[in-house]
Amino acid sequence: MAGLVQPQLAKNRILRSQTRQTVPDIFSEVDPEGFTVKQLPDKGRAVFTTKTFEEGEFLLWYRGDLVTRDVGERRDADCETCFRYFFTWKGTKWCRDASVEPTKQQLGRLVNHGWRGEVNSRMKIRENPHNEPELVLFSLKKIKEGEEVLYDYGVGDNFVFPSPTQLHSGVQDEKPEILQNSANLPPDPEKVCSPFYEPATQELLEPDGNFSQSNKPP
Ligand SMILES: C[S@@+](CC[C@H](N)C(=O)[O-])C[C@H]1O[C@@H](n2cnc3c(N)ncnc32)[C@H](O)[C@@H]1O
Repeated sequence: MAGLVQPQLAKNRILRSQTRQTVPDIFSEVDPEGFTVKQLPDKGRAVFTTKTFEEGEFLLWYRGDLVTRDVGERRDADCETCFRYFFTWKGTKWCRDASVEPTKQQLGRLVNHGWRGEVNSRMKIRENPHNEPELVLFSLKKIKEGEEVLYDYGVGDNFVFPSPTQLHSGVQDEKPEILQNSANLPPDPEKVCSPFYEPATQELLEPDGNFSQSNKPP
């Protein structure tokens, strides 16, 4: 009937228009406002919201060097960190390597894994103006002020993360800046932690704002 829109279609339309409007330029140097970092006993650093985000809103970029998967794996073999994000895009395997502690606040790399029922965000792939893939985090539902931002790393229900005392932040920059939150001290660079696992499925955010499913990794 004219004028009636199926609820799911309407929801998708809202999500598309929101993501089109709200993803700022990936090359802007700073993270958007609305987040802070806290140190948790069981997870190490964690990203919390300082304002409410609606469903489908852009949250953060996962910034890092773009390298091929082979290079990422070689780097992990040399010095394993938990900041290498492996993914498949247009049939090629890539890695965003965020191992170097940034001098500016870049919170996408600090978002922790959410277990079933906790997940409130999702990492998507978006092509930047240089035709490279960017990892962009979106809210999956309304996230109230003060909640931890969490997405599914794709590690499975039985995965056990190493304790935070084993966290390794990766290669340190020459002048690492202590981020604003006093609890946000960088982890001990001498320690190691698990690699970053590739989620089983990945959604691509096309330039027109539509989502499509990427190739699943073998
Ligand atoms: C990309 S880092 C996230 C930021 C990290 N918490 C930090 O302090 O730098 C991924 C690492 O955080 C820890 N982590 C993430 N999610 C976790 C969870 N749900 N429970 C326990 N540890 C978690 C694990 O050590 C994992 O290897």
